[in-house]
Amino acid sequence: MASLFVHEDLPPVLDSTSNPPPLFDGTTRLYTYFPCPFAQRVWTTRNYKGLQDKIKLVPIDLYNRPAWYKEKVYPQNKVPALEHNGKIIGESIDLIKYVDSNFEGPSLFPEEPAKRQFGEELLSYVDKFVGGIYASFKSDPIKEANTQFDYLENALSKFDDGPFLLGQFSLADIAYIPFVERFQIFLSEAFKYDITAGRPKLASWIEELDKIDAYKVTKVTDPKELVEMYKKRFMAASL
Ligand SMILES: N[C@@H](CCC(=O)N[C@@H](CS)C(=O)NCC(=O)O)C(=O)O
Repeated sequence: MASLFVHEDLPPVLDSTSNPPPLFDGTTRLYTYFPCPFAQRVWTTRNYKGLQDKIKLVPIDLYNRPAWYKEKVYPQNKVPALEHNGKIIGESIDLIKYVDSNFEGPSLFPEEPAKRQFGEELLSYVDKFVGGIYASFKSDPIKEANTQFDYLENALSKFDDGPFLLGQFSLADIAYIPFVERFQIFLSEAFKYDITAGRPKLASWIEELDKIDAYKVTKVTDPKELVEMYKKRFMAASL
Protein backbone atom coordinates (compact mmCIF):
# COMPACT_ATOMS: atom_id res chain seq x y z
CA MET A 1 0.00 0.00 0.00
CA ALA A 2 1.28 3.46 -0.87
CA SER A 3 1.96 6.17 1.68
CA LEU A 4 -1.08 7.87 3.20
CA PHE A 5 0.88 11.08 3.81
CA VAL A 6 -1.02 14.39 3.96
CA HIS A 7 0.51 17.84 4.33
CA GLU A 8 -0.01 19.57 7.69
CA ASP A 9 0.91 22.78 9.47
CA LEU A 10 3.42 22.12 12.23
CA PRO A 11 2.41 23.02 15.80
CA PRO A 12 4.33 25.61 17.86
CA VAL A 13 7.45 24.53 19.75
CA LEU A 14 7.03 24.34 23.55
CA ASP A 15 9.74 25.78 25.81
CA SER A 16 10.33 26.39 29.52
CA THR A 17 7.59 29.04 29.55
CA SER A 18 4.94 26.75 28.00
CA ASN A 19 2.24 24.87 29.86
CA PRO A 20 2.07 21.10 29.38
CA PRO A 21 -0.64 19.67 27.17
CA PRO A 22 -3.51 17.96 29.07
CA LEU A 23 -1.42 14.85 29.77
CA PHE A 24 -2.96 11.37 29.76
CA ASP A 25 -6.31 12.60 28.47
CA GLY A 26 -6.42 9.84 25.85
CA THR A 27 -4.65 11.84 23.13
CA THR A 28 -1.69 10.09 21.51
CA ARG A 29 1.28 12.45 21.42
CA LEU A 30 4.72 12.25 19.87
CA TYR A 31 7.12 14.44 21.86
CA THR A 32 9.78 15.54 19.43
CA TYR A 33 12.46 18.05 18.55
CA PHE A 34 12.38 18.84 14.85
CA PRO A 35 16.17 18.71 14.24
CA CYS A 36 16.60 15.38 16.14
CA PRO A 37 17.47 12.42 13.87
CA PHE A 38 16.12 9.87 16.37
CA ALA A 39 12.78 11.66 16.61
CA GLN A 40 12.79 12.06 12.82
CA ARG A 41 12.50 8.26 12.50
CA VAL A 42 9.20 8.22 14.40
CA TRP A 43 7.92 11.36 12.71
CA THR A 44 8.53 9.82 9.26
CA THR A 45 6.86 6.53 10.27
CA ARG A 46 3.81 8.43 11.55
CA ASN A 47 3.60 10.51 8.38
CA TYR A 48 3.98 7.56 6.02
CA LYS A 49 1.20 5.64 7.75
CA GLY A 50 -1.11 8.68 7.50
CA LEU A 51 -1.41 9.08 11.29
CA GLN A 52 -1.33 12.88 11.37
CA ASP A 53 -4.74 13.00 13.09
CA LYS A 54 -4.08 10.02 15.35
CA ILE A 55 -0.63 10.99 16.67
CA LYS A 56 -0.29 14.63 17.63
CA LEU A 57 3.16 16.20 17.36
CA VAL A 58 4.40 18.00 20.48
CA PRO A 59 7.68 19.73 19.61
CA ILE A 60 9.89 20.59 22.57
CA ASP A 61 12.75 23.11 22.57
CA LEU A 62 15.55 20.85 23.80
CA TYR A 63 17.77 23.85 24.55
CA ASN A 64 15.12 25.47 26.75
CA ARG A 65 13.19 22.47 27.97
CA PRO A 66 9.99 22.77 30.00
CA ALA A 67 10.55 21.31 33.50
CA TRP A 68 7.28 19.36 33.26
CA TYR A 69 8.70 17.23 30.44
CA LYS A 70 11.16 15.41 32.71
CA GLU A 71 8.92 15.58 35.77
CA LYS A 72 5.61 14.49 34.29
CA VAL A 73 6.25 12.98 30.87
CA TYR A 74 9.59 11.24 30.36
CA PRO A 75 12.11 11.07 33.24
CA GLN A 76 14.90 10.27 30.73
CA ASN A 77 14.24 13.81 29.46
CA LYS A 78 14.94 12.83 25.82
CA VAL A 79 13.01 12.80 22.60
CA PRO A 80 11.38 10.99 20.95
CA ALA A 81 8.75 9.78 23.40
CA LEU A 82 5.24 8.59 22.64
CA GLU A 83 2.26 9.06 24.95
CA HIS A 84 -0.18 6.26 24.11
CA ASN A 85 -2.85 4.45 26.13
CA GLY A 86 -1.79 6.08 29.41
CA LYS A 87 1.89 5.16 28.99
CA ILE A 88 5.07 6.84 27.79
CA ILE A 89 7.34 4.85 25.49
CA GLY A 90 10.81 5.91 24.35
CA GLU A 91 13.71 4.74 22.15
CA SER A 92 13.31 5.46 18.47
CA ILE A 93 13.89 1.95 17.09
CA ASP A 94 11.39 0.45 19.56
CA LEU A 95 9.01 3.28 18.72
CA ILE A 96 9.04 2.87 14.95
CA LYS A 97 8.27 -0.84 15.43
CA TYR A 98 5.57 0.05 17.97
CA VAL A 99 3.90 2.62 15.71
CA ASP A 100 4.08 0.24 12.74
CA SER A 101 2.50 -2.65 14.69
CA ASN A 102 -0.06 -0.79 16.81
CA PHE A 103 -1.53 1.71 14.37
CA GLU A 104 -3.35 1.55 11.04
CA GLY A 105 -1.79 2.42 7.68
CA PRO A 106 0.58 0.67 5.28
CA SER A 107 2.89 -1.87 6.91
CA LEU A 108 6.53 -0.81 7.05
CA PHE A 109 7.99 -4.25 7.68
CA PRO A 110 7.76 -6.96 5.01
CA GLU A 111 6.19 -10.39 5.55
CA GLU A 112 8.85 -12.50 3.81
CA PRO A 113 11.04 -14.25 6.41
CA ALA A 114 14.32 -13.48 4.57
CA LYS A 115 13.45 -9.78 4.45
CA ARG A 116 12.33 -9.73 8.07
CA GLN A 117 15.56 -11.36 9.15
CA PHE A 118 17.72 -8.93 7.18
CA GLY A 119 15.56 -6.04 8.40
CA GLU A 120 16.24 -7.02 12.02
CA GLU A 121 19.95 -7.32 11.21
CA LEU A 122 19.98 -3.80 9.76
CA LEU A 123 18.07 -2.40 12.74
CA SER A 124 20.57 -4.02 15.15
CA TYR A 125 23.51 -2.64 13.21
CA VAL A 126 22.38 0.98 12.96
CA ASP A 127 23.89 2.11 16.30
CA LYS A 128 27.27 0.77 15.16
CA PHE A 129 26.92 2.60 11.85
CA VAL A 130 26.08 5.89 13.58
CA GLY A 131 28.48 5.47 16.52
CA GLY A 132 31.36 4.47 14.27
CA ILE A 133 31.01 7.59 12.16
CA TYR A 134 30.50 9.96 15.11
CA ALA A 135 33.62 8.55 16.83
CA SER A 136 35.69 8.83 13.65
CA PHE A 137 35.31 12.62 13.38
CA LYS A 138 38.13 12.93 15.90
CA SER A 139 40.36 10.34 14.18
CA ASP A 140 39.97 9.02 10.61
CA PRO A 141 36.54 9.92 9.21
CA ILE A 142 37.41 8.87 5.65
CA LYS A 143 38.40 5.35 6.64
CA GLU A 144 35.31 4.88 8.80
CA ALA A 145 32.98 6.45 6.22
CA ASN A 146 34.39 4.02 3.63
CA THR A 147 33.64 1.08 5.91
CA GLN A 148 30.14 2.19 6.89
CA PHE A 149 28.94 3.42 3.49
CA ASP A 150 30.34 0.27 1.82
CA TYR A 151 28.26 -1.67 4.33
CA LEU A 152 25.14 0.19 3.14
CA GLU A 153 26.03 -0.14 -0.55
CA ASN A 154 26.44 -3.85 0.01
CA ALA A 155 23.19 -4.11 1.98
CA LEU A 156 21.38 -2.39 -0.91
CA SER A 157 22.46 -5.27 -3.21
CA LYS A 158 20.69 -7.89 -1.12
CA PHE A 159 17.19 -7.51 -2.63
CA ASP A 160 16.72 -6.38 -6.20
CA ASP A 161 12.94 -5.89 -6.27
CA GLY A 162 13.18 -2.20 -5.40
CA PRO A 163 15.67 0.58 -4.57
CA PHE A 164 15.27 0.32 -0.77
CA LEU A 165 17.13 -1.77 1.81
CA LEU A 166 14.47 -4.49 1.86
CA GLY A 167 13.30 -3.83 -1.73
CA GLN A 168 10.26 -1.77 -0.70
CA PHE A 169 10.39 1.22 1.65
CA SER A 170 10.55 -0.01 5.26
CA LEU A 171 11.59 0.70 8.84
CA ALA A 172 15.16 -0.17 7.85
CA ASP A 173 15.33 2.84 5.50
CA ILE A 174 13.69 5.01 8.15
CA ALA A 175 16.29 3.98 10.76
CA TYR A 176 19.29 4.92 8.59
CA ILE A 177 18.27 7.88 6.45
CA PRO A 178 18.18 10.63 9.14
CA PHE A 179 21.83 9.90 9.90
CA VAL A 180 22.92 9.33 6.30
CA GLU A 181 21.34 12.69 5.44
CA ARG A 182 23.37 14.45 8.14
CA PHE A 183 26.62 12.59 7.42
CA GLN A 184 26.29 13.41 3.72
CA ILE A 185 26.09 17.12 4.51
CA PHE A 186 28.85 17.12 7.12
CA LEU A 187 31.35 14.81 5.39
CA SER A 188 31.01 16.82 2.19
CA GLU A 189 31.40 20.18 3.92
CA ALA A 190 34.12 19.33 6.45
CA PHE A 191 36.11 16.64 4.58
CA LYS A 192 35.14 17.06 0.90
CA TYR A 193 33.96 13.44 1.06
CA ASP A 194 31.11 12.44 -1.26
CA ILE A 195 29.35 9.43 0.24
CA THR A 196 27.75 8.52 -3.12
CA ALA A 197 30.96 8.51 -5.21
CA GLY A 198 31.46 4.96 -6.49
CA ARG A 199 28.27 3.87 -4.70
CA PRO A 200 25.48 3.91 -7.30
CA LYS A 201 22.99 2.01 -5.15
CA LEU A 202 23.43 4.44 -2.27
CA ALA A 203 22.98 7.37 -4.68
CA SER A 204 19.73 5.99 -6.07
CA TRP A 205 18.51 5.00 -2.56
CA ILE A 206 18.87 8.64 -1.44
CA GLU A 207 17.23 9.87 -4.64
CA GLU A 208 14.24 7.56 -4.18
CA LEU A 209 13.88 8.47 -0.50
CA ASP A 210 13.83 12.14 -1.45
CA LYS A 211 10.67 11.43 -3.45
CA ILE A 212 8.80 10.22 -0.35
CA ASP A 213 6.86 13.19 1.08
CA ALA A 214 6.48 11.57 4.50
CA TYR A 215 10.28 11.74 4.82
CA LYS A 216 10.88 14.90 2.78
CA VAL A 217 9.01 17.15 5.22
CA THR A 218 11.20 15.87 8.10
CA LYS A 219 14.56 16.68 6.49
CA VAL A 220 17.27 19.00 7.84
CA THR A 221 16.20 22.58 7.10
CA ASP A 222 19.45 24.39 7.89
CA PRO A 223 22.58 22.54 6.68
CA LYS A 224 24.90 25.37 7.86
CA GLU A 225 23.58 25.14 11.39
CA LEU A 226 24.04 21.35 11.27
CA VAL A 227 27.69 21.69 10.21
CA GLU A 228 28.40 24.17 13.01
CA MET A 229 26.66 21.95 15.56
CA TYR A 230 28.64 18.86 14.44
CA LYS A 231 31.93 20.80 14.55
CA LYS A 232 31.26 21.95 18.11
CA ARG A 233 29.93 18.65 19.30
CA PHE A 234 32.22 16.12 17.64
CA MET A 235 35.41 17.98 16.77
CA ALA A 236 35.75 20.49 19.62
CA ALA A 237 39.28 19.36 20.54
CA SER A 238 40.57 20.08 17.03
CA LEU A 239 39.07 23.57 16.75
N1 LIG B 1 18.57 6.14 21.95
C1 LIG B 1 17.63 7.22 21.88
C2 LIG B 1 18.39 8.52 21.66
C3 LIG B 1 17.52 9.75 21.75
C4 LIG B 1 18.34 11.03 21.90
O1 LIG B 1 19.52 10.98 22.24
N2 LIG B 1 17.70 12.19 21.66
C5 LIG B 1 18.37 13.45 21.87
C6 LIG B 1 17.99 14.49 20.84
S1 LIG B 1 18.52 14.09 19.21
C7 LIG B 1 17.93 14.00 23.23
O2 LIG B 1 16.77 13.93 23.58
N3 LIG B 1 18.86 14.60 23.94
C8 LIG B 1 18.57 15.28 25.16
C9 LIG B 1 19.40 14.82 26.29
O3 LIG B 1 20.14 13.83 26.12
O4 LIG B 1 19.34 15.44 27.34
C10 LIG B 1 16.64 6.95 20.76
O5 LIG B 1 16.98 6.19 19.83
O6 LIG B 1 15.52 7.45 20.80
